[in-house]
Amino acid sequence: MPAQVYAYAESNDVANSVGNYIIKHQNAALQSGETFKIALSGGSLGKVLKKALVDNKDIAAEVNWDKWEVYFSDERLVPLDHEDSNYGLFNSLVLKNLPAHIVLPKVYTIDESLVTGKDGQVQDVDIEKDLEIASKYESNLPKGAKFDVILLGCGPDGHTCSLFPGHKLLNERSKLIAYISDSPKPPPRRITFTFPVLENATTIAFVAEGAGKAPILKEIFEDKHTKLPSKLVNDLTTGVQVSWFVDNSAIEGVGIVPSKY
Ligand SMILES: O=C(O)[C@H](O)[C@@H](O)[C@H](O)[C@H](O)COP(=O)(O)O
Repeated sequence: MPAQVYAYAESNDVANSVGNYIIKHQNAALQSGETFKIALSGGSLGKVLKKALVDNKDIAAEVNWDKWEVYFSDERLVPLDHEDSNYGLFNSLVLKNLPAHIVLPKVYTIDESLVTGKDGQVQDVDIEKDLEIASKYESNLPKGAKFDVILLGCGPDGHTCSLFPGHKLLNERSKLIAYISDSPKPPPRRITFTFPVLENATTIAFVAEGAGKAPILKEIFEDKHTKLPSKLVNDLTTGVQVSWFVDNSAIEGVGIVPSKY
């Protein structure tokens, strides 16, 4: 199933469209099950989610936060309130801005005590503990590692989650959550979803904005042979529906025909 691209002139429209997409899949998930299982990424996605799910009051009114189970498609091994934490970003931009009466979602974070130690201080690097963080996160994944929605970013090098071009983790098949200690994008120590989790999702959506993304989107959408991680997601053959929400500048000069969501 080819990836669908939805493009807008304004950043607000990208965010609103992402919000409507999330609500549609939330409602579908809650029709057949009790919870909505969504995975988030870091980077600029935090701001998009704030605009969509907090600032847009029409969309905000439709979010069943108490039924959400939130995971992170990748996470940096830093304390949860650290500026590099993907949870920290979601917490400060979205969760902390929800009205007081809202019942908060169940959010699955890394086990912070393995990063900071019992005294709350950041520990020296300990590979055993890092691997334990990854395996604990894996043990908390939904049954069958099945997500209703996985929201992804696409880095300027074509990485997604913490799956980087040419990295051996692109071939990881035995672990659902992998540990990476040599991330080319700082910070170096992270955990990440692997391809088996992405393949199993019901839907995946990328959000990419700004002219800086155009060269890599050109390669992803025009070069049939590229092995960039984001292109490998587009090419999944497991029935997962892949969408891209972009602004016009991100696809300037890219040979694709976008739609409106
Ligand atoms: O933890 C991470 O590093 C992110 O999850 C990462 O995969 C991000 O999604 C892309 O780098 C795109 O980031 P931008 O949207 O900020 O360009």
